[in-house]
Amino acid sequence: MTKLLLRALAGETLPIPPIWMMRQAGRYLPEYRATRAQAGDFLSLCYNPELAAEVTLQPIRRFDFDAAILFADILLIPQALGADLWFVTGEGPRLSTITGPADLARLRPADQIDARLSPIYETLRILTRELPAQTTLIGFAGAPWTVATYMVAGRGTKDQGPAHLLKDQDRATFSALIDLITEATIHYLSRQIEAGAEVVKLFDSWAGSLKGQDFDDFALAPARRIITALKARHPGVPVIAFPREAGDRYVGFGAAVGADCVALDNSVSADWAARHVQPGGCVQGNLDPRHMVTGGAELTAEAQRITRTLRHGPHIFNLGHGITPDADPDNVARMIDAVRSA
Ligand SMILES: Cc1c2[nH]c(c1CCC(=O)O)Cc1[nH]c(c(CCC(=O)O)c1C)Cc1[nH]c(c(CCC(=O)O)c1C)Cc1[nH]c(c(C)c1CCC(=O)O)C2
Repeated sequence: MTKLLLRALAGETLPIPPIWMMRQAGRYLPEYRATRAQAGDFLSLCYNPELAAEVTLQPIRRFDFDAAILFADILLIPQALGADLWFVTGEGPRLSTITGPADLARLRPADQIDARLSPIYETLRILTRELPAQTTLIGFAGAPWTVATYMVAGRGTKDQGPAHLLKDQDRATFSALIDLITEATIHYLSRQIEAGAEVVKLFDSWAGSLKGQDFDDFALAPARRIITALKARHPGVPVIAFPREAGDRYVGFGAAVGADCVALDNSVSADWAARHVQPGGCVQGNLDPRHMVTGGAELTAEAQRITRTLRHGPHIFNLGHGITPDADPDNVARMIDAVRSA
């Protein structure tokens, strides 16, 4: 009996879609907040295999999702490459910046990241033992463009301005940075698969700010390179690609990069995706995460509308982006009931 999530990823149309949620282990759960306090801070939690496995399991125990996603962060790769990384409470991540070739030269080679990342592989090994038999284990990394936007700016930005500037003014340095992250990501995801990840997901949260040729060069090409390398080393391990806010570039994206599933944000409509994206393969998404805060009849109606619209092809139910800290856990249970009874 193959796991439900793996069946959808293999292209099967199922009567009830498998369900999981981006950021399902997070601050909206009191048990997460307690474990995070025990760890001290967010990064200490990421690098503590026992506690990271514990928070990964919390939403599985509470909601019986079809998949568990490794608890870690996309910014651990920059740190493993030698960037400084810290989190400012209430503001988000801060990193040392990459402004030119000298900063790039100070980073470590892509194959030397394991010194820092080995606890992440240990978290996966613990999870392979502790997850219920029907739950699929998902590993992940940030896509090179999204990771580069944080490495260049040293923080999250609204318009990814600093990364665009480096890309446009010093293409050689910017491309070398993208290549380094691409190589590190291939290595990192390969190790995650060896440690027990059954599926991997590439988060390109800022893909939507790349237009035209830049989208081809910095969203599409690196994803294709990563997925091609992973498929050569680990045939049969499915990959989910998330080019968030790619708009009409969602069309054909899965085939172009070799992904088994494309994750939809909530700015595209399920109806449009059913007609233009799902014919190319499995889709995941796309409930607006604000429904996890507001709940009510609107949540039920939206979850059921998405489920019904995408039920004629392979579909994994998910949010269009991460659940937010102000979400009500009861709304998660309501969402699951709505999807399973749609
Ligand atoms: C851009 C990005 C990051 N991290 C991630 C992305 C891409 C997806 C997206 O667009 O959301 C991805 C991510 N971050 C986290 C995961 C774990 C798996 C999951 O539950 O989905 C994953 C897959 C945990 C996390 N990563 C972070 C938290 C909150 C940390 C805390 O406990 O304070 C969690 C649960 C911190 C983080 N990490 C990052 C930011 C901007 C922040 C701060 C935001 C905030 O403070 O709300 C970088």
